[in-house]
Amino acid sequence: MLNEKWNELADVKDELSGRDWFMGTSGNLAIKVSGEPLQFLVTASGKDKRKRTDEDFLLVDEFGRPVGETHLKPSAETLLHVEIYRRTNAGCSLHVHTIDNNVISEIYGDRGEVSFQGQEIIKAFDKWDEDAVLKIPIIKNFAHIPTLAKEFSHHIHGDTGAVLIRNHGITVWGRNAFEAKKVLEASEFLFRYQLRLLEHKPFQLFKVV
Ligand SMILES: CSC[C@@H](O)[C@@H](O)C(=O)COP(=O)(O)O
Ligand SMILES: [Zn+2]
Repeated sequence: MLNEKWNELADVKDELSGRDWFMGTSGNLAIKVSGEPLQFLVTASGKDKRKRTDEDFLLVDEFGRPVGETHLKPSAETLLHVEIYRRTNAGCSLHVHTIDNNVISEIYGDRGEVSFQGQEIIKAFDKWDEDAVLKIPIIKNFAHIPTLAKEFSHHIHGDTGAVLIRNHGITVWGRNAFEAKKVLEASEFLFRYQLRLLEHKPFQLFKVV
């Protein structure tokens, strides 16, 4: 089981790395291994996530503490992943810093959210109605991680979701690695689309969905 989950997360890491979503050692990934007691694999802190090694992940418990002896340090943002697994049935959570998600978080940060409507790809978030609206919350980037995790936890509703952290990055989760990746890719698609649109139609910025 552990091996299987390790390889699944390593494959996701390779894919996201192929998109160049781990600039400057940024980003962290997690996959649930067991629910009772809660244990999940999380990326080791500060590594170059483009490399595939035997020390990429470590197992942590419901408090984000390493399970067993290890010299590896869990991701600095492990507590955000803890909040997701404690509150939902998510099986995988992903955090990446991209230029697009940072710029979107800054443009819409004062509104506390960015909304999308009339976009086919919001179906990736299980929004199927023609006039459905997807709202992605944007939270302040508290340097104190327990404070950031607490603020983040207020926006965890359901087994699939996405939250932007202002001028920092995005954290997404899903029932499994496939879903989490789908939500992440769809979010980045929407961010790129919105930035392109603003280049051509700057007045769109003032349109409130
Ligand atoms: C140099 S990236 C900034 C980091 O502090 C953090 O935001 C990040 O995403 C990676 O931290 P990590 O501890 O490697 O999981
Ligand atoms: Zn980060």
